[in-house]
Amino acid sequence: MGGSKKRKRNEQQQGSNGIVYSESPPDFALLASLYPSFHAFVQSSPPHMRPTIDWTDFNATRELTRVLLHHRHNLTWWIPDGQLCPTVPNRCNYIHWLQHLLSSDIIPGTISRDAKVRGFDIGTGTSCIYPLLGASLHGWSFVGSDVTDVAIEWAEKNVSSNSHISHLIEIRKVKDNGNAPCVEVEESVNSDQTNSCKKTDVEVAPLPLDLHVCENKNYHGPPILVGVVRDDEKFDFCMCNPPFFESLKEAGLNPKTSCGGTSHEMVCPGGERAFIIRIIEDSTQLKQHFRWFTSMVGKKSNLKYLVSTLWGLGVSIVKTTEFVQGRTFRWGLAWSFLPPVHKPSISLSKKINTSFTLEGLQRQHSAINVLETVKSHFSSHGLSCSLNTSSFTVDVAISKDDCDSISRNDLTIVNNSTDCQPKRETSNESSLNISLEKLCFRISVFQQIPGTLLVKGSLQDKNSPLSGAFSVIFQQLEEALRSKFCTKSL
Ligand SMILES: C[S@@+](CC[C@H](N)C(=O)[O-])C[C@H]1O[C@@H](n2cnc3c(N)ncnc32)[C@H](O)[C@@H]1O
Repeated sequence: MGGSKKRKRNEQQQGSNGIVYSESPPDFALLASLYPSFHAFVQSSPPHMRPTIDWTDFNATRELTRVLLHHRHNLTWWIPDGQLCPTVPNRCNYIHWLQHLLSSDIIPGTISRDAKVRGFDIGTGTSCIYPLLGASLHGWSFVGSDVTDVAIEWAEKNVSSNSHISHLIEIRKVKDNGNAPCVEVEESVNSDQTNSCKKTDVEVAPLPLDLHVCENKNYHGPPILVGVVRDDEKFDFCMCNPPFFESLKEAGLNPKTSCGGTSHEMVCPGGERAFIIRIIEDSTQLKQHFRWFTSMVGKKSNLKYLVSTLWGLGVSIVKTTEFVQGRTFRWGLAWSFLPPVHKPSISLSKKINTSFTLEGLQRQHSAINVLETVKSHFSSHGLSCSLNTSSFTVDVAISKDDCDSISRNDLTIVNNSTDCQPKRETSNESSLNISLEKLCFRISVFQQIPGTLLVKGSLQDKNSPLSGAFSVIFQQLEEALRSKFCTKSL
């Protein structure tokens, strides 16, 4: 990874308490010396190796979360056996990214009149981890929703155990409207309730019939935002760690860690894609209630699909990021319907030049072959392009309509911090006399060493209102060239 990209990620993952978990992983030896209850789970390690725990032992991972929350965040916390146990660094990364989004002022400022940040955590779980971290790190207030009794009960307990922030967090029970998910579920109810935090129940009307088709790929569970958010409520953001899996079988596939999790927490018909699509559908009805809609995404293929869906819905901006913690990769997806505030610093994150290499090419595949394929790739989509064999370039010009259809295409992919700003800016007429109605870029091919070609894309006008589509188009080209030239021979 490039230094600047790593720096940027670290900036995004740094909290106001200065903790960057990716650079400063938890010190198990120190924690063991401070917390005898944790000591029992720490495994001795050979000299020069860091002590560790048995990641497949639920009790060990829960105790690690408990002591980390206490030691680094001054939080008192617990969850019952078998519930999803959050890893603190991973959850902090999401909070830090939100902080970065909110402070960037890409879209107009804080919604609440008293300038305090207010968030909505969809599916807060028994752990209530995001509201606890957001309130303790940044003083944000939250509504945390969930559907299960056990989540509501323990989220409330975790809030009331932290009296210094309990006034900032409301736990809201979403009542199922009779459309229970078509998955096997375990019920886990605990009758011992402690209610010193704010609690509200929301009765919701049944959803429109067309959203309830009990088909495997459609979400047909309880309401998520529409019917749960009240008419007079406004939030700076919503966040969500959705049920990732489509089935119990899929959920049981990772034997290397034991973070627990019941079927209610982990499984949703259609998986995370269906769940987030419902959030997206809800967001179109709640445009004015949230500055940012966000969700965690567990599969990169879903991220591509979701971004392309958002493009088709007329959002004003989409942002993505990558959360990396240890060997776990997750993605953050954020969108808004509010018009972006134009700031020159925002456009710096747009890529003007981007490239990839094609390696291990057979002799017969020269730079000219690749260039011709570039030309035919664009021509086959009916796009206007010209090949120059002396400069080894292909110049491409794409109309706004073609950009729109490419953006809606299922093949969409985005880079970190891709900004998609369809908003027109009238004062940015380019000195190159490039039409605002066209996206113009150049593809160049260079031979690096025999068998390796560099393919570079250069956007001609970074201020073009269509420039957000460039990374999508370039990624599609990369996929096409790789599949033609880089297929391994058997
Ligand atoms: C993967 S867990 C996330 C828990 C916690 N936020 C975390 O990050 O560890 C998903 C949670 O969403 C809840 N959930 C499922 N459907 C929901 C809905 N329609 N509204 C609110 N919560 C829901 C589940 O009960 C579960 O607690």
